[in-house]
Amino acid sequence: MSEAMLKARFEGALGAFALNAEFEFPQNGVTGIFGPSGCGKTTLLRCFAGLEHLRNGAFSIDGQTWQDARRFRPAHRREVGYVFQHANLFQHLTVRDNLRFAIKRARAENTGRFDELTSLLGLGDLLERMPGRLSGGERQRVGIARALLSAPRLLLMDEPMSALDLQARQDIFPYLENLRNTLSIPVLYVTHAPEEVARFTDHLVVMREGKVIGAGPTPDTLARLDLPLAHERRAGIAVDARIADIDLKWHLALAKFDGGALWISDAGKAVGERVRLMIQARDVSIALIENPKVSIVNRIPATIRQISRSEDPSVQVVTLEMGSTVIMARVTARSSYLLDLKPGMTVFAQIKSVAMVD
Ligand SMILES: Nc1ncnc2c1ncn2[C@@H]1O[C@H](COP(=O)(O)OP(=O)(O)OP(=O)(O)O)[C@@H](O)[C@H]1O
Repeated sequence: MSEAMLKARFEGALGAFALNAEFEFPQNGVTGIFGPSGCGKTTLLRCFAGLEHLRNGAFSIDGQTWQDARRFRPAHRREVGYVFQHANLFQHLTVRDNLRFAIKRARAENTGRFDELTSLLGLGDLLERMPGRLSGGERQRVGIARALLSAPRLLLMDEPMSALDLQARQDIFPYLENLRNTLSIPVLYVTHAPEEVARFTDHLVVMREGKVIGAGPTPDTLARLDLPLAHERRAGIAVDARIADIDLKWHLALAKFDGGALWISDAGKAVGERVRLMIQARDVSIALIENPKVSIVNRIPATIRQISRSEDPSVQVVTLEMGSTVIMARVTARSSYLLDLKPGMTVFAQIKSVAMVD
């Protein structure tokens, strides 16, 4: 990820709702906008798109000022790609013609990207289809390609997966991950699904009641116990690793990350290949000693960083440092008391399950 950061500020009232959002996000990479329903995520995207005009706002991109104290560039003059929950494709046009239409409206000659984007999003076999004959996931992929073919400077995605069923979401993820590794424009991705945050975003902005309550690189922000995400039942952290060894006999692969290594199911990745792993807090338990007499293969030395009560009084969330990597564990408050867990203690993280997500 590039270090270049963009700055945004949007403050003001829309009827009874007050937005107070100021944050930075990377010029390259996917920034998640996370928060409960009604906290202002869509309103924030609309401010970027120029569809809302709050008096007190500032945003510039690629040397163009879209808003400041004096200027406000109208929506039709902002090169923004917008992906919604439902892709509203032209029903009377084939997929190919829907995409051609977007190219015509592009700021730059963009035909060269047609083949690249249709292949990245797996649309090759769908080009002659009418939208009515696409599945929900296919329609969303077309919607994403259409947004990108307009050659935007900024891509806004407003819960693009929320209308899809679980299977369609699983199916579309690899395409999104492909895109993330290829795109060179900033993406703002609204979601309230913690696993989408962990899997897909590099940077994260957390909102509550119109305010930004935390922002930063995703792994750091997910592990902040003062923010609500770490306390979700499905809380988890993505860890970037590399395959270091394969155990053919037991069909396992060793994935090394900064601070340790994990045995995962051998999914055919070669030694040296990069993988992204997802470790959910509820799959991690804590032991004071290394215990070889358990079925859990992954037992990694770690230092307790922080311990926090959860909304559920029987549960505590513990952050564990392994080198520069931080993961979380959900343990019962009783175990935490009986083991006398304290920040700074060296323990063993017992990781029951690791999913390879990329
Ligand atoms: N133009 C407007 N005038 C008055 N109130 C508005 C306007 N636009 C949005 N709101 C209000 O602002 C609040 C935030 O809405 P917004 O759609 O941004 O939330 P959200 O976080 O995207 O929610 P969800 O996750 O349910 O989509 C809501 O209470 C909404 O009614």
